[in-house]
Amino acid sequence: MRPVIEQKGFVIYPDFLDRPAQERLVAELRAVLAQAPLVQPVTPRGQPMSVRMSAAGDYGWITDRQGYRYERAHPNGTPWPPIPAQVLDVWQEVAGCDRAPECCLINWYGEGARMGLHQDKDEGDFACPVVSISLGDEGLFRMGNQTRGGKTESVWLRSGDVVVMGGAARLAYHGVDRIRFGSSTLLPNGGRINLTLRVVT
Ligand SMILES: O=C(O)CCC(=O)C(=O)O
Ligand SMILES: [Fe+2]
Repeated sequence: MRPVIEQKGFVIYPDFLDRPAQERLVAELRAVLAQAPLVQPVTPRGQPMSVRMSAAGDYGWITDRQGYRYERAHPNGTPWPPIPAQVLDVWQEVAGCDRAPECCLINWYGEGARMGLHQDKDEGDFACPVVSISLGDEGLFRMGNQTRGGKTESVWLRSGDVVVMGGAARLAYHGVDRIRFGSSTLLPNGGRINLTLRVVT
């Protein structure tokens, strides 16, 4: 059994996916992104996000001037591609939840990209955890509390690491302060991919 780290209710499985599994997953994701290309979202206030996004599954999380929400189709009108089987296997192994994920959000972090502290709270049901898979460059993940403020803890997530945000961590603030661009050789042009799996309805 791999070592498991628990911090502030966030459960971290370092090296959950070995290098060949990471490479297979990147190949699957390329096919997903060919059907559902990455977009640079804007916040409801019109601020462009530094992360580029797409999704797989029954629902994709999107943000634009109309607000944060889940949609059944990509902004270009095509339904989201199915969630790759390998990703569903990770959920099965760590989620401890009898429902299947309905959304696999795909976040792509290029050089300088970050994600501010936020809660994942646009879902209709918080009983299942959010499961996150990191690929490529290292990202400095910050874990906070269920309300804004208070002490936070940070951990560098590396390629192949899986994080489970359940229980008290399900609605805890979290974000990515920065990435170490070029720290991994998984993606030939650098960058970090993070997948988050959620039950939406
Ligand atoms: O990139 C990460 O590790 C976290 C992503 C995240 O929090 C989200 O997509 O809601
Ligand atoms: Fe999040």
